[in-house]
Amino acid sequence: MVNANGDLKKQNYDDQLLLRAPKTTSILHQGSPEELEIKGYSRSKWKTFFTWVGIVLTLGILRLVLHWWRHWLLVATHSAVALENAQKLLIRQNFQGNHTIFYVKTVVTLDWMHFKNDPTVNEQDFHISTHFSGGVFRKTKSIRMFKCKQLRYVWNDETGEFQPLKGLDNSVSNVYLHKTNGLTRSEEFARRATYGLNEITIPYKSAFVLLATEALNPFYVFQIFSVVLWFLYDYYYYASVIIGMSIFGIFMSIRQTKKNQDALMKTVYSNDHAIVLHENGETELTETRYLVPGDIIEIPVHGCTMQCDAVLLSGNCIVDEALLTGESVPVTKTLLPLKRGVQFDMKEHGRHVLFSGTKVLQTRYIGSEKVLARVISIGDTTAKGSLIRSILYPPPVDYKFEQDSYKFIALLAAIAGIGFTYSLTQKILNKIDPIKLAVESLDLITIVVPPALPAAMTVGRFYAQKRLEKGNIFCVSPRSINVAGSIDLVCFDKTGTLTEEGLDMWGIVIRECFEHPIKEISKLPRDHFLYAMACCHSITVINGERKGDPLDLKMFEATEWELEDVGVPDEKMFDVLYPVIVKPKDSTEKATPSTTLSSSLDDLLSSLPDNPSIGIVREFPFESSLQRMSVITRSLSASHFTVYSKGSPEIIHALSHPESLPRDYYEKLDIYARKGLRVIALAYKPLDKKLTYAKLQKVPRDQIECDLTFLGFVILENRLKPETSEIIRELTAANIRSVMVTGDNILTAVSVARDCGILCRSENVITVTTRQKEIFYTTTPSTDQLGSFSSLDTCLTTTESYKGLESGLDGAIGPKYKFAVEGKTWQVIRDIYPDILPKIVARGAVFARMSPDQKQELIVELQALGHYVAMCGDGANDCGALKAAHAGISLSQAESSVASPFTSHEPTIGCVPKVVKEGRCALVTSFGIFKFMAAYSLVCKYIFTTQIILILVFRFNLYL
Ligand SMILES: Nc1ncnc2c1ncn2[C@@H]1O[C@H](COP(=O)(O)OP(=O)(O)OP(=O)(O)O)[C@@H](O)[C@H]1O
Repeated sequence: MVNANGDLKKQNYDDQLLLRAPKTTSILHQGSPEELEIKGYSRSKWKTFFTWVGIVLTLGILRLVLHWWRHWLLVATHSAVALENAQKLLIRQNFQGNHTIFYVKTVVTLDWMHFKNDPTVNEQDFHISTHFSGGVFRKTKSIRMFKCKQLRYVWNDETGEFQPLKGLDNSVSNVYLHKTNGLTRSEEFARRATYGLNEITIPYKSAFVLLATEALNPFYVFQIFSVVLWFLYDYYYYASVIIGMSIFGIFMSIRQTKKNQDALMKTVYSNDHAIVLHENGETELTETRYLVPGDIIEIPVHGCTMQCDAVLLSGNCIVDEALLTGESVPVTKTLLPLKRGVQFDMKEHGRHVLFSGTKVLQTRYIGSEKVLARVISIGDTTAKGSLIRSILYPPPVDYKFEQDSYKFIALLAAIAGIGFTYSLTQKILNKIDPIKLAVESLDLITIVVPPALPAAMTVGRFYAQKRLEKGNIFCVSPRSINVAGSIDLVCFDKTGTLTEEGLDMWGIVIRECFEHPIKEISKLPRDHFLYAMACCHSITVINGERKGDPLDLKMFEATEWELEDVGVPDEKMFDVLYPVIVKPKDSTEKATPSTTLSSSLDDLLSSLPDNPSIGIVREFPFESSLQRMSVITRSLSASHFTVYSKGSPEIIHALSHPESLPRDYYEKLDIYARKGLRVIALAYKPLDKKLTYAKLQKVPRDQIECDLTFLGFVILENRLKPETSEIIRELTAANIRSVMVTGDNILTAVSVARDCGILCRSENVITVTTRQKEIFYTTTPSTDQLGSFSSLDTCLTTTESYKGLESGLDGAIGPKYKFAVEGKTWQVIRDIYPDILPKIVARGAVFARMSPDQKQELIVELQALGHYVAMCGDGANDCGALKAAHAGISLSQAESSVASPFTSHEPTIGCVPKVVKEGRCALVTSFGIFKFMAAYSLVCKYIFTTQIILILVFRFNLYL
């Protein structure tokens, strides 16, 4: 079995193990959409013999039928056996309900020998690790495994089951990962044999294989049979047209499959090198495809494209995750905190992981330290691998239509069968020549069942995809096009999707002068508020240009300070104290004293003269789910470090000292939020003088982000994109409901929803909130009732509160109302009042302060109500929702993004109606073709039925 470190554990057959009854069936991923039911089989000689006798007697027809129902081939030639002895596995997959056969492979793991010319060495043992020379390998152990949907499953002798082979995720502690030494050679080889090469595998079929698979499809085989019959009937023209159509159909289908295959191959193709650190301290430049979980790699100073998921052990990295998330704002990844007793979890520690497919733009290091990362997962188990798998094996959302069409064909076939039997008996009774008899009777079947149906049904999709590409919308999963035609609800992310990506600085409000907003920020005194604005961001300088979150950029620009990113990859700059230094534009002092000794840093800093430059020594990057970011800074002249935090006002309120918070904190916040402004709160905390630089690097985030002193608000304007309202109107006219799901403040969200038409003027909004697990409903009168939204006081006085569930839902609110819900209320409703969740979801228009997971939950709830849901978003926080939706549309400038089936290079929601239209076109074409084919068959059947009636009447008359 594979133990916590990914090694192969020695098998221990104890008494208990021997007593365990061998299983013939097991279920993996029970209850999940990935559920697999596994049955073991081994070849049976006599069954195989009789099956082949049957195949010969039926002139190969039995083999063809068994090719279509392959699990019957397995059952006909194999016997069920215990899983531990099985040569082949029959696997039923939850989604498709279909069966697939998998071969159990036995793989040898290899051990590194320190001597050459071992006579026991088997030649073929070399095949896995041939790129290493100079050593000899010895066969040590064998493992049984199979591959299903690109994942490896390994036999575990202890549990008597196959189990999925994962990387180091959830199986090792953070302390283990921090052990600096790399793997030994023999560990490496053993893991390579188990995990395989670090490659994302795509089941690539050559044009010939595709052609053979397509041609052996029951419909085409049936068509060949029909065409032969028609030729025998001298029915040349019709038969030739059908041949032409079928060749065209097959050609189009192969071309499309090949194109999709190639596009995916291009996305996954990688040929790179990495520097691996071995256990003995040696470094080696090796091809990335030979990396295994547990390897330690060095991240190059000039950046690279990650080919595996690896957790940072030292230094920081600025990465572009656009391929995975669609979001092109650089993200900072920090080193994994060394905390005892903590299990490594990819989701929880995601901000320390460099994911496969992402680009490392910059590395940041202290002194001469190298930026090291430990490989967690490789190949198909990486983040990129799992996205590719979700494209290759999507949940069959349009399955019902296909299923119904097959049912219809089965019905037609049944009717044809009855006709065939009748006509056959009649002709036998009339003593017709047997060949003519066979031809005429079989012809009936070919008339009734439309053979060109499957090819014809994919044509619409193909052209829709082409047209979408012309409109700058790229689709990696063409199946989603048909589903997009059924969309009746679209969820929109707010910031960057409905509103402009960029923001405008509106002003600031500082705690000392909370009543009056300040517009001239550059004139602020050199104090904590200004320092917080200048330091608390994740801006980096890439190719001389400042890059980062638009909010961070706007805030920093407003200070008119300068940023010196001394972490720019340049070997000369290795001896730096701080990765980033900010200073006022007029400052002349030299900001980058040079030393490599961080131990002497404290002495050096305290000896410096008064200097306004501030160094950012540690960063806790922004996380959507935490709604905040923080930095630890030190003014070059100060004797202690200072923390600056910024985030949503609600979060900063919770993390700040109550004495530092103004009494009218929320009143003021509401005033700005109701105007649709984006409000960010700032806070700071001086750290203890005793905290040294070295200690600071290890302090956990929650110990830093607490007991803060509130500083004030930064207020930004976030305007609607010019097209937004028009598109929402267009969707409403098409009976497609629009819903906003955002991470922003609820009042800001409601205001933007009113501006863009998601909430109409005549609609009341009921804000659902919770206090001590009780639900409150607060109505905000419609804009019509208010007169104008500027009269905020009127709004506040006319706002009523309804306590309790019944009064809230059935109170005198009137029929024209919509719900606005916050993330934390959403959580309480899900946990405590799940029965009212459908009501809230059915009438919800604004979902604010939603975490990325909650966005995804909302999509799933909407789908459970029977909606066909599209999600349109632009950021990393929308990824889960984009994947969960029937049609995820990501607004991304990234060349290719596998975050969602559709990627629009135009950054507006104008792509939504385009996708829906093309989806409808594809669907209408499919329906049209289906109706035509069905009508054609029914007309033929009509002739056929009329014939039968005439014959019956004729016979009946004779009888009379
Ligand atoms: N760079 C940042 N630094 C600190 N806080 C931020 C930053 N960006 C956003 N926030 C705060 O965190 C909250 C949640 O952000 P998130 O990115 O999840 O959603 P959003 O950008 O507000 O909206 P949307 O989900 O519509 O894109 C924001 O409303 C804001 O208060």
